[in-house]
Amino acid sequence: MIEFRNVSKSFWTGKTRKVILDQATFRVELGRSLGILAPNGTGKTTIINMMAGLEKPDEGRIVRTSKISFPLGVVSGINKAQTAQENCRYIARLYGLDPDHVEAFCRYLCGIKEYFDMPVATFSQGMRSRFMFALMLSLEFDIYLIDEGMPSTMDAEFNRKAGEILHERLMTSTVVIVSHSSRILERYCTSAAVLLDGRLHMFDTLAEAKAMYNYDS
Ligand SMILES: Nc1ncnc2c1ncn2[C@@H]1O[C@H](COP(=O)(O)OP(=O)(O)OP(=O)(O)O)[C@@H](O)[C@H]1O
Repeated sequence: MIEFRNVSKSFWTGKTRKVILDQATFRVELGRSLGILAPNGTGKTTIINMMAGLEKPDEGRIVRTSKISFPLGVVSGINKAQTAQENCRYIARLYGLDPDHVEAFCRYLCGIKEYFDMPVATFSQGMRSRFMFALMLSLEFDIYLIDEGMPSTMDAEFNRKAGEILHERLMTSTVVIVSHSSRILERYCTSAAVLLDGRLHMFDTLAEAKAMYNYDS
């Protein structure tokens, strides 16, 4: 479970205060995947980072009682001078998992061939995001945090394999996806919210959230 209790967050831009959340209180329950719809630039990444513990609220508390992933797309914790193989074995050990299993899983899923044994610094943007997504899926969290859906890659084979595994994970885990578009949420989320002007409006169904989002944005 992730719970936001009266959480406020804003940034000072030098001219104005950009409000991301204003006294927000909500919960992500295990077994209820949540999709948050928000226009671009309104705070999707900031909210996901707060859920992951990478960013602190200005006020309020965030309570986590489950194993929560790092956000998809975040490369922190990865040593770019080391290979994908070295990185995933190191991270497997940090999480108390079998390094052989994690390595085999990532190698199969990300499909970057010989680059898997080369330093991460030599990867293209797409390779890096595929590697991070594969690594995230190999670690088996209770709640997966996904910023803007699947990695933007032209590699249909990767999307098919990763999508199948992600779908399978949803049987036993929970996902939080933030996106400006409802398409990805339709596939994975059982509840939805809309972020507008620092307020998070929670709904039981995606249809209700879409109705508000399409009306206001
Ligand atoms: N450290 C910071 N200092 C000042 N402003 C910031 C900071 N971090 C984020 N912002 C601003 O806060 C707003 C929300 O940023 P955030 O990246 O969370 O939005 P987003 O919805 O994920 O954006 P996008 O859709 O463009 O990826 C943006 O206007 C951004 O410029």
